[in-house]
Amino acid sequence: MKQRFVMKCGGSTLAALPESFFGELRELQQSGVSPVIVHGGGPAISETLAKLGIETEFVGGLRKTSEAVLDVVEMVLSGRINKEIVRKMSSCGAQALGLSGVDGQLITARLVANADEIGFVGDVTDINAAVIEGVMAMGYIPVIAPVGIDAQGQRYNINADTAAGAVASHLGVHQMIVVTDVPGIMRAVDGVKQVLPVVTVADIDEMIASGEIYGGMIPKVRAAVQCIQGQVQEVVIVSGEEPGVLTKAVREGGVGTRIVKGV
Ligand SMILES: Nc1ncnc2c1ncn2[C@@H]1O[C@H](COP(=O)(O)OP(=O)(O)O)[C@@H](O)[C@H]1O
Ligand SMILES: CC(=O)N[C@@H](CCC(=O)OP(=O)(O)O)C(=O)O
Repeated sequence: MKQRFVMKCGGSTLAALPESFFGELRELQQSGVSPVIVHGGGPAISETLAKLGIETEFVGGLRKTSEAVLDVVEMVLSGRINKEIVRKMSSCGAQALGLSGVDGQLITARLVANADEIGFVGDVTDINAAVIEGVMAMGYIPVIAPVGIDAQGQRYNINADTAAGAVASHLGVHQMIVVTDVPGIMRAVDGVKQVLPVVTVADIDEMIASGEIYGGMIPKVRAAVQCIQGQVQEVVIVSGEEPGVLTKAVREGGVGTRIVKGV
């Protein structure tokens, strides 16, 4: 079987991704490696909400999502950001096809347990892997916006790290690569911040408890822990601005932070 991996591209880094990043995707695709992309867009959503005068707030790393916020989330993620990524990939010669979790019921979801507090935020209940595999079989890289849907047609705002982890689990890929604005999970050693090359599930619990992992890194490591309970062997957190980072993560290793079950 062809080598496949899931890549989550964070909103924090999308605007800063160099052209070479999209060129790497083309090269990987041409060499027979099949990426599946799930993207975020948190900063762009916040910016549009601010322009429209709609208040936004995060509770435990998740955006409080009213009906009005949900409209903006869908517009920004499935519209602007999804098409921006597809366009950049196409102009670098990669074949990409954009979808949201609504298309083909690709991501089905239900309300999170604390919906009373945070509104239309979803937990993933299922992934329609057949749609993703069909898109790949046609020779396209699927580019997925993390908006979910349920049987009644209700939409949900899903954190992009959570959605990517669920896609990785359901496809049974070996590796998930999380592309963000920092070169990995960092920890201060003698007052100097260093990237940790390998982190285990036990380390993660400790680092969250001590406050060394906080904010937007929390949904990433939680999604990582969830998917490496199954077939996914490793989750690698890398910076999108580092030249050659994707090829290194897929082919050589030795880049960013690898999250593994145990050592
Ligand atoms: N231990 C840590 N190492 C590195 N970054 C961390 C750590 N803990 C928290 N962070 C924060 O996580 C951020 C990345 O998450 P986020 O801003 O949500 O990015 P994205 O949009 O890519 O999902 C970093 O910019 C950093 O501020
Ligand atoms: C529920 C929730 O918080 N959804 C996120 C979805 C986008 C996202 O996760 O984007 P990043 O990967 O750039 O953070 C949001 O509304 O911002």
